[in-house]
Amino acid sequence: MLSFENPAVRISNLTKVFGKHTVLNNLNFDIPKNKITTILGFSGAGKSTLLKHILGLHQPTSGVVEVLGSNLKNLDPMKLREFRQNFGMLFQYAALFDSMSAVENVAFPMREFTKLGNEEIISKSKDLLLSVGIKEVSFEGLPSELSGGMRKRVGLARGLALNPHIMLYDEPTTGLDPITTKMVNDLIVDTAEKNSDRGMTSIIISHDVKATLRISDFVAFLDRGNIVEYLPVEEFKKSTNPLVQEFINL
Ligand SMILES: Nc1ncnc2c1ncn2[C@@H]1O[C@H](COP(=O)(O)OP(=O)(O)OP(=O)(O)O)[C@@H](O)[C@H]1O
Repeated sequence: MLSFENPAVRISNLTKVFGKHTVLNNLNFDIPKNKITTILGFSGAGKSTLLKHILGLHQPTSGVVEVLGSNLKNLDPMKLREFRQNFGMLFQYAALFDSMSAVENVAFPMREFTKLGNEEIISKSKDLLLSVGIKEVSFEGLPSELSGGMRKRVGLARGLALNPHIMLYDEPTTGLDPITTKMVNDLIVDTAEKNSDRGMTSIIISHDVKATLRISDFVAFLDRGNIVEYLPVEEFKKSTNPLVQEFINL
């Protein structure tokens, strides 16, 4: 199994049991800084449960989750809420606030979590929108007036608003048409490159094998709570693990 010095995330002997169901089974898993790592797996493999542990939204049944060197178990709820500002997130449905314009959606985390003045917040929000390819003409548009691809761009700009150390993408392209899917995947790579000088880490949860193999640096395959393969992408492509082979060739 791959291990890294000073990783963004270190998971040690993580087990999660719901009732009688072991959803994560003694996982050991390092996610390196400043790289794109994708966790692939069939539906129900435990990907979302793993992501929730990384965010400190679930407590392990046993084992340790360390993020940026902090053991999440040692953070009280207040500290954990603060700590989550290290994360930016882009979900499947972008989860924008319907009644807020694009620019206000991006401004929201800065209003909530920083002491910046309004002018600076608006100016930063506009810069972020431009950086993800939203043109000025759409700044005041409501989410309902934007295309699916544009909503993703706005969601990403909002995810980046607090300069996260870790950007999490939870099935970012599920349900999108092929052209928008490609656009979002290109945007993930572009965002990783633009934020590379400050060491931003990208973690993606995905079903999309083709995109994963194109955009990731490292790929982990999660099967029924076990990481059965974890390799740099070029080696992952050549994996002889039968489950990985099955998934790649679906
Ligand atoms: N809060 C919970 N209580 C009980 N069981 C849960 C809970 N959360 C998840 N599970 C179970 O854990 C298993 C893994 O679920 P999880 O959502 O992590 O899988 P996944 O790999 O993200 O799947 P998908 O790709 O379909 O989202 C499933 O069998 C699910 O029913």
